[in-house]
Amino acid sequence: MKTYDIIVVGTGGATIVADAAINKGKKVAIIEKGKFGGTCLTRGCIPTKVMVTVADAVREIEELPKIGVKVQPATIDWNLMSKRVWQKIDESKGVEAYYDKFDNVDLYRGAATFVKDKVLTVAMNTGEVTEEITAPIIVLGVGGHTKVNPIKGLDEAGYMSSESLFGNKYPQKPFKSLVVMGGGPIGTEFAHVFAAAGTKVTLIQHNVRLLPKEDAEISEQIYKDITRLGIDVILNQEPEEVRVENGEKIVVIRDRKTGEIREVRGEEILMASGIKPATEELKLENTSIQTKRGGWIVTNEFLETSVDGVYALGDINGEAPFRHKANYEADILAHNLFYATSPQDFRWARYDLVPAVTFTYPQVGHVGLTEQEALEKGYAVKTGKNFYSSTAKGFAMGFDPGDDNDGFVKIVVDEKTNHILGVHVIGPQASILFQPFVNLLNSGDTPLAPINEEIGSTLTKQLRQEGLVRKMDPHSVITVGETMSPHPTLSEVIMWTQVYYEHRW
Ligand SMILES: Cc1cc2nc3c(=O)[nH]c(=O)nc-3n(C[C@H](O)[C@H](O)[C@H](O)COP(=O)(O)OP(=O)(O)OC[C@H]3O[C@@H](n4cnc5c(N)ncnc54)[C@H](O)[C@@H]3O)c2cc1C
Ligand SMILES: NC(=O)c1ccc[n+]([C@@H]2O[C@H](COP(=O)([O-])OP(=O)(O)OC[C@H]3O[C@@H](n4cnc5c(N)ncnc54)[C@H](O)[C@@H]3O)[C@@H](O)[C@H]2O)c1
Repeated sequence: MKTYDIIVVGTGGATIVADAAINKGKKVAIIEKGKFGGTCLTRGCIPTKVMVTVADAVREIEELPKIGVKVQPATIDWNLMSKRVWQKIDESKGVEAYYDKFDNVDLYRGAATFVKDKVLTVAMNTGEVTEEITAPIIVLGVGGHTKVNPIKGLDEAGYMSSESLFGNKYPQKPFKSLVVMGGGPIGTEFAHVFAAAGTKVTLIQHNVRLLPKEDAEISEQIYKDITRLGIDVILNQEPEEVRVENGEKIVVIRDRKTGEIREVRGEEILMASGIKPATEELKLENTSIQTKRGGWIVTNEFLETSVDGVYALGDINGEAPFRHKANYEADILAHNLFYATSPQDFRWARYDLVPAVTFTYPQVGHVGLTEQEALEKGYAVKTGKNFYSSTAKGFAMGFDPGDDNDGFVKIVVDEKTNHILGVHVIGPQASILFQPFVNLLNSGDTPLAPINEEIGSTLTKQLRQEGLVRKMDPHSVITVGETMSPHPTLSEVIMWTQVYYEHRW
């Protein structure tokens, strides 16, 4: 059996831990079955935002006559945009080449499988299976992929997911018509992109709301905004059947309240119906790694799993599935494993202040609790709402009071203490507008708060007993560096202390 100091499975956020280990001269195994760089680079955040930025520009130009700019209709140069999409996806090759050059790194291009708790083999993409490998530290950052529940006729009709859209089904030109199944971030972002490209988009949502993880008032507004773009949104639907007729895909849907049956049609179907854990090949059943509902791996505040020395970060632990959250966790783990001066200097994860942005049109972003969540937690809730139109800049941008598309910020406060519980924004640049609140809420003395307390090494139990407090000094560049900015946003440019932070060791 071959032994490493550390094995890292998956090359998304987990590469931050690999980088730290490489830097410390450790013997590292990196295992990746797909494209190096993970979902965000190769089929997620980055290629979608190259497209969304183009779609945003088209829509922004359409708003300009209202404030006195004469414009010609803007259209998307699909070929140029696609070239830029693939330029980013192809950076994956550079990531692979980068890790290939280290003497202390073995790259395994294949799928990792557990034989038992700390022992893996790799089914190499070339066909052979490796000898067993082990390490005292194993980091699982295997992510997730599109969850498609069975629908009669769907497989026969064929469909796209974000994986195949950024793979062998990448469209050479915009579709004439598209049925998007799912009204979460993926569905609403792609609906915006294709609608701006001239595609007739029908969005079918299972839930009664679009973006149901957002505050209810944000969902209500985004429904108005998205339908204003000419996207046909049908809420609260159960897909019953898919069939092909004269080359068109027909989706039969049933209203979950009234039972009404309707048919919608499109040249193609995009399944954007959520994600599931990418644990198929790992064979967790050969280990005592605990999973929770949906198959996600249970982790604690130190990213430990129920097996000592095995850590899990990013989408796979079922906490907020964002790349900045994966990076945040990986950074914590890299610090604790390789750079902390003592266990008292350890960092731990918290998930109550993860910023979230959906890059549809307009942008939607939040940090903290929705009004409903705050009420359910028993707070005496007070809310405040301010519209873009009520500010001078908002007026200058063309928002008038009462406009159907007027953006707003909604703040959720604990009336007893005046503490901010949540901030929600919908409108232009929402992705960066709430960043001050993310930083504010992350500063101050932060006591260790156990997560999934049943999981914990001896050291973790000891640290929990000691009651660690991390001092998040609001003046410190370290605090800025330890606070998340949503990815990919211009906040990442302005939070420049991150550069200092990354080189702090
Ligand atoms: C279309 C789309 C748009 C998105 N947009 C955004 C956005 O704008 N902002 C944002 O923050 N998030 C966005 N996300 C979510 C974001 O991509 C994920 O949260 C993030 O990539 C998760 O990172 P990760 O490190 O957990 O895993 P991943 O980046 O998914 O990496 C996991 C890697 O593990 C590999 N792997 C899996 N199993 C094995 C195995 N057994 N052996 C070896 N390798 C294995 C996979 O091939 C993959 O490369 C988007 C996602 C999608 C699909
Ligand atoms: N900007 C971002 O940060 C960003 C962008 C894209 C994705 N992501 C992350 O990736 C993950 C996956 O995104 P997502 O939008 O697929 O997931 P999601 O779970 O947030 O939304 C999926 C939606 O599809 C609906 N749905 C489920 N099955 C359906 C069906 N058969 N027909 C119609 N509707 C159906 C659900 O009601 C749900 O609202 C998310 O958790 C998200 O956080 C983030």
